[in-house]
Amino acid sequence: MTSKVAIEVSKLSKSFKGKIALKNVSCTINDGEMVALIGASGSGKSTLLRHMNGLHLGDVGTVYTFGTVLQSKGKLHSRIRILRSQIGCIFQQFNLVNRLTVIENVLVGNLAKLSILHSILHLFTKEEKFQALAALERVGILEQAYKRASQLSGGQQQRVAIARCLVQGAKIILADEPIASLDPESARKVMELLVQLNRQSGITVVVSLHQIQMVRCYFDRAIALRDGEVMFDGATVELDDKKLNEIYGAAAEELVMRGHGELLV
Ligand SMILES: Nc1ncnc2c1ncn2[C@@H]1O[C@H](COP(=O)(O)OP(=O)(O)OP(=O)(O)O)[C@@H](O)[C@H]1O
Repeated sequence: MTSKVAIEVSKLSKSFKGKIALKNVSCTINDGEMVALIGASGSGKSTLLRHMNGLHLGDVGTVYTFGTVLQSKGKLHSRIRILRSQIGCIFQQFNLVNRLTVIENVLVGNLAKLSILHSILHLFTKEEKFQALAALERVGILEQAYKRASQLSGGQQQRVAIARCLVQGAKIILADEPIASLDPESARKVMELLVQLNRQSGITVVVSLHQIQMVRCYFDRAIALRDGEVMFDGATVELDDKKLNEIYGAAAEELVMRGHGELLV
């Protein structure tokens, strides 16, 4: 059986005001894979994730989603909304609408501002509300459904973001440092939830992370960027000290000097 490719990035380059953020990046993520994206601060992880759903446009290169061109040479696919509906995004800052309830945030989804208006006007169908509640149950916070988003802890808010991806019907989840603002216990729960969705529902998951111990614990494969270039793409078991020093360079020493050496073990 040949595995489908969920995301293909081909020879992608991007500069911001003349400063290179991505340089000739190519990588392939198979359908159903769970991949960590690592690298020092400023290495290009967020930029790459944002190209994978067309939030950023490359200067050169192509990004495919399930074999369809999502963007090429700086142009988005004409039906980008349809392609994007397959891709759920989770960010470090929870990106919820604080004044809305948890269930409304799930119903609003990642994409349409229009839906906020629908939500305010309570225009959701019973079926949609049922789906949202089922998603909240799946991520373990059903009892929070009618609280305001602002009343939830960081870990719970990240679960709402994941529930939103589920309701959206995402086949791919792109998570940009989803655990960076969480305490270790909440971080562990969010990572375990992502693993569960990957294993049980076959959702393709790409997560940018700084915590190497988390990468080793939850991922078989990692892609590492350094100064916008792919420095490593392989099994996480191969990420030994030498490789990590190559990937993080001076940043590795800096982390140790600042007393955050645990991030690299
Ligand atoms: N919108 C933007 N405008 C200008 N420069 C940008 C923009 N987005 C990213 N960059 C630059 O592109 C480079 C890569 O940034 P990016 O945020 O992708 O790195 P990162 O690996 O995600 O970093 P971090 O781990 O700190 O989030 C950096 O030099 C950054 O300053």
